[in-house]
Amino acid sequence: MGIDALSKNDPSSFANTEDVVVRHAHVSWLVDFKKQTLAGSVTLTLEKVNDLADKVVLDTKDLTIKKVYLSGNPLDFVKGPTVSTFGESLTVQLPANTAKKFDLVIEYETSSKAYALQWLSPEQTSGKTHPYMFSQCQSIHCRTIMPCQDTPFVKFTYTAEVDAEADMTVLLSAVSSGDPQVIPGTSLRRHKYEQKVTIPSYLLAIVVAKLAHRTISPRINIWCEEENVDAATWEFSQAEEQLSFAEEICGTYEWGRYDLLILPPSFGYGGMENPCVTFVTPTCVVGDRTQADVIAHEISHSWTGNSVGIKTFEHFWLNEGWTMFVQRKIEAKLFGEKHRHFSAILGLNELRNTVRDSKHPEIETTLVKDLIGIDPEDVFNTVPYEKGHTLLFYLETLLGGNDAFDPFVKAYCQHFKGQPIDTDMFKSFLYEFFASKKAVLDSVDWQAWFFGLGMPPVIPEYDTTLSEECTKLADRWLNCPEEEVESLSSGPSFKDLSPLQQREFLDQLGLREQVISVNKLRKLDEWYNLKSVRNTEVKFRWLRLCIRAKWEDKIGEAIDFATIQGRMKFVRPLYRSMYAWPAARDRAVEAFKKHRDEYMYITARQVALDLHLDS
Ligand SMILES: CC/C=C\C/C=C\C[C@@H](O)/C=C/C=C/C=C\[C@@H](O)CCCC(=O)O
Ligand SMILES: [Zn+2]
Repeated sequence: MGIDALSKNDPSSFANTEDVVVRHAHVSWLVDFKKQTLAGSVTLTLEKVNDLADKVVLDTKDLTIKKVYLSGNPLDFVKGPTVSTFGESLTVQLPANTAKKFDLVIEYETSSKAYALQWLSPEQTSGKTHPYMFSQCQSIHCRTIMPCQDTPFVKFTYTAEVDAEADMTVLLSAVSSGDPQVIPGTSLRRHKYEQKVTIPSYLLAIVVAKLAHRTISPRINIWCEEENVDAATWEFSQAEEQLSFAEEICGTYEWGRYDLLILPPSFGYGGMENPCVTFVTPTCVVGDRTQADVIAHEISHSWTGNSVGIKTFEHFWLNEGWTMFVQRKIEAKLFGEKHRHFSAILGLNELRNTVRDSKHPEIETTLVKDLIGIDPEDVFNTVPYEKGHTLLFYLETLLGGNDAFDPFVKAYCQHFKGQPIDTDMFKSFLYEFFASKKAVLDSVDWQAWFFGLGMPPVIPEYDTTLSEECTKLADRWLNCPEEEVESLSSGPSFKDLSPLQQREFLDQLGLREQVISVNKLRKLDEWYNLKSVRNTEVKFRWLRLCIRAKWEDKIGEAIDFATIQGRMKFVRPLYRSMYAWPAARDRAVEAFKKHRDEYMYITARQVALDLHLDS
């Protein structure tokens, strides 16, 4: 079967969403840590959007489908062949008299290899006593935990009943319907959840683990293993303030709760905006609160991404560019406009690194993508985030700054609330809102912004107050003759910079044409004890610089850092840099093979591709 068998509305899905759409899903799962499976059923409430619809085509991947029922009657079903990473379609023929709205009950079991799930043994947790399981459905992994229309084109409400061992906590991307109830005659408790706001499948999420929590506001709990919950609570104590600022920017928060769950180190992302419970990497818990921007980011998704959605992942920039934009608006409210600009400068550095290292710029560096036959995971990078943010910032500047643009941000969130949209819809609404400024909007090179390769066509003039010190220091280090390197030990120094400025300084050393010598890096390490730096963002940039400068002594440290945590943003560039350097390649490959099973499936697959191990 070729890719033409995929959905008419989304190249990443098989679902016939032009005929039927899911309005509600009810999941009923038994969590089995021994088998590493979820077993049970999903009841999909479907509505015909085409009266002639005679079948339902769903997305599945590695699922064992046992039975399909309509109104209590079993129906025949056919599973299609595996189509690359998209999985298998599940086609259910509908009887001729099927009502416009109907419930399909599907009994099934997940595979222990379900891409969306990571099952950790007790040894892989901080507590060492209980296993741990968490999900990551974005981008197209919900199909590995339930048959569904695995496309953001469709949004649905959901309810869940999850049975798990009585001493485990179960959280879902929904609101709890009350205390879990012991199931008589078993060692299990049943947990009930309800999500009343419509969501796309990629926002379905679950964690089952031994967790503790701290309450920081009436709507925010911080969830974590007991060992780390206080440190995490301190790190993210500004969450309520950030959420209130987000409401000032975007409108009322509609999801009820906003909990934070700090996961084990293998979690592959900084954060994931699962509704009602944001998932966060523990690599942000560094003791200086400088990575609370990740929380501002995930909070912002409550409007941009989770409420105003996307039709397909080809328009992913609308989720992420907008979310970076709102995130930085929150940062401005917390720390001032100069900080907002500085954060954007740091973002541009990452974009420059991505563009410089891109192997397939024609798909990896455009804002809007054509994902026919392409797994969204394979083109995930900073471009939707930072090129997207740059476009919005540029538009803000062009249209009259904060005062003119802030009302547009709120209107955008309100106008498209609950809807999946595409890039054209965004642009049309922009023209509608700023009808009096049509000539200004016509001066924008939309083609270059949406479909051009590489860096954005225009880079806004950001305020450089906070980066100037870093630029001067980077110049000093790069321009100092090797024989005078000791002179760098006096005068302005690395330790005088804030953690964010340290990032900028290290970025600048890595982005200039001139490669810094190992001799100078050795001095930096010796004088500022960079070996023991706790801030993971600083540590990552430091190690990336050392590997790029080919400092052999640092290979071990880079490998350690890439294996004790699994955040892809840190892990992938380090592995890629080591792979590109023959002296480090074999050790990197060997380390990855040894630790492969400790990463999430998604991470392991991407790193294996980076290391040319899998095709
Ligand atoms: C253009 C690509 C289209 C779609 C890709 C969509 C999802 C990719 C999938 O891998 C999931 C990504 C989840 C990201 C979650 C949070 C990010 O903000 C993390 C950013 C990196 C970090 O801070 O670690
Ligand atoms: Zn995001």
